Amino acid sequence: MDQYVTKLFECWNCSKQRIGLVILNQPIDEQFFHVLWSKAKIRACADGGANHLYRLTEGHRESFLPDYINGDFDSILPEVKTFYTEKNCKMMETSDQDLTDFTKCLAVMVEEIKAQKLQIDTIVTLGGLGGRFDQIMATVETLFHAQKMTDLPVVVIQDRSLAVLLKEGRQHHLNVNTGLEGKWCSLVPVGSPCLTTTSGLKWNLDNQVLTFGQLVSTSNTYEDHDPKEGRKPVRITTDRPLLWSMGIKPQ
Ligand SMILES: Cc1ncc(C[n+]2csc(CCOP(=O)(O)OP(=O)(O)O)c2C)c(N)n1
Ligand SMILES: O=c1ccn([C@@H]2O[C@H](COP(=O)(O)O)[C@@H](O)[C@H]2O)c(=O)[nH]1
Repeated sequence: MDQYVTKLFECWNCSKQRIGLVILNQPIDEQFFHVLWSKAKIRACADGGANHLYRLTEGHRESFLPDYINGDFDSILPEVKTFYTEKNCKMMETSDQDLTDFTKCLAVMVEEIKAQKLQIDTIVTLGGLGGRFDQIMATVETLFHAQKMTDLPVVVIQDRSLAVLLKEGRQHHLNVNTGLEGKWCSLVPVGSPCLTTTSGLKWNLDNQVLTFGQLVSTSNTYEDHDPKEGRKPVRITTDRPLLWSMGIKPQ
């Protein structure tokens, strides 16, 4: 049974959780950033992601140095590149034009985690769900690559949205009672039709096929609950990778 979204949230306020942090080329939410940075054992920027880190940490940049920056370096600003190079952050030019900088950044991170024998619970990505529509679609595609690269959960966060690709053939058990959940949630069958069963949602599925043009579960929400007892967990089974996304809010 997979419980990864909730592991990230359940341990939000404890220091025990260890993450790998990837920063993409999108505005960074400051509150999420600080919590995630402090939990990170390895930190990376994909190309223009470094511009956002540089801007956000103005005045105390030296306390927020990434372990490496990778990409084709067509977006990182010259002064940003110079700054992080002088601070000895590893600069890895990955010029392959068949994979996105995010996919390449993740591949490097998985290798580094192995090489350094880091104990990591979750890889968390900031960005990837905003800006260019083709990049948002590419983010989802990267999550498919990620499932081949590593068994670690890869969670994408931007603004007030979180996305994660649920693995096929498993029962997923999401504790949605942590206080970080927003109102909405969704199940989108991105790669292929998904035979899906759920509980704990307002609109549940009972061995039904989610597929574009027939049925896709957007604008869903959680089952009504007694406020004293809290929300019941959401349970999901799917026969193919299924994109879970949900609204989130910092505590
Ligand atoms: C069939 C096909 N379509 C499109 C491309 C082009 N392409 C795919 S991924 C990629 C790299 C994108 O890099 P990234 O820095 O993530 O995005 P950018 O901001 O440069 O668009 C490119 C150029 C390709 N290689 N193959
Ligand atoms: O609109 C966008 C642009 C980019 N991203 C993500 O950031 C990385 C790096 O982008 P660069 O433009 O190469 O600096 C890219 O691979 C995307 O994953 C995005 O999410 N939205």
